[in-house]
Amino acid sequence: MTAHVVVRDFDRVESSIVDGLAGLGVSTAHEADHRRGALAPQIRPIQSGARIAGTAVTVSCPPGDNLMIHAAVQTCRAGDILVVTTTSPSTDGMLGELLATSLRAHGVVGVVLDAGVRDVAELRAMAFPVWARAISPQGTVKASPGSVNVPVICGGQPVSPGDVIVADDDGVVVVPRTRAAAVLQAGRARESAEAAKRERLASGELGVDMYGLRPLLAQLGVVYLDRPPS
Ligand SMILES: O=C([O-])CC(=O)C(=O)O
Ligand SMILES: [Mg+2]
Repeated sequence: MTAHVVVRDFDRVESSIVDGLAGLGVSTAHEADHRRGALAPQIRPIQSGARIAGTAVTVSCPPGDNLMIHAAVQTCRAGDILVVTTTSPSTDGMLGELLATSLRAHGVVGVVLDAGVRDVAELRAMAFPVWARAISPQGTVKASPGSVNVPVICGGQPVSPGDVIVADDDGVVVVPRTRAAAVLQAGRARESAEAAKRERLASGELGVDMYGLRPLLAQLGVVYLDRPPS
């Protein structure tokens, strides 16, 4: 295997499924995939209120070097999300408003970095959503090779090109390409079940009754007292 590659193309999930996953949001997609795929919670949005899903274009860079992000742009298509990792931990500002401008021109709808981002005021003003481990003005060079569209680990999760990334205020989840349709179906079922529960909770019903938890509490030895013990 060649050490450094740029893979130009790969299989993508149908856009109606990607859009459906965006509609579910991160926490529901995560639950619907049996609580898998959540990236480390230290990878935070720089904005508030963005909820997107898209196809992962993966980038593996040496720390402090964003050469391969530039190399990745030509592989991006409408609806993609760039997923950037470094080969050892780094919080350097790998991407800012210039790269975001270029990515947007190639259809990219957002970026997830297991690294740093900068120019956050400009990125917010241009409504280009980014999730990153750090905000840092620290600049990077364009000097060393890496790879584009190979499997990477981002925020502790394996991400392959073509997987679906869902990102919102809760964080980021990766849904493997081959499970995307099943996760959407399970997520929609979960949403209907939650709608019914929400109505019952809003009317004052207790979770301990709705979920049938009283026997469990008793079995675990939890005792209700009318007053604090003296
Ligand atoms: O240029 C860079 O290396 C990163 C940056 O600030 C930008 O993309 O605007
Ligand atoms: Mg800049």
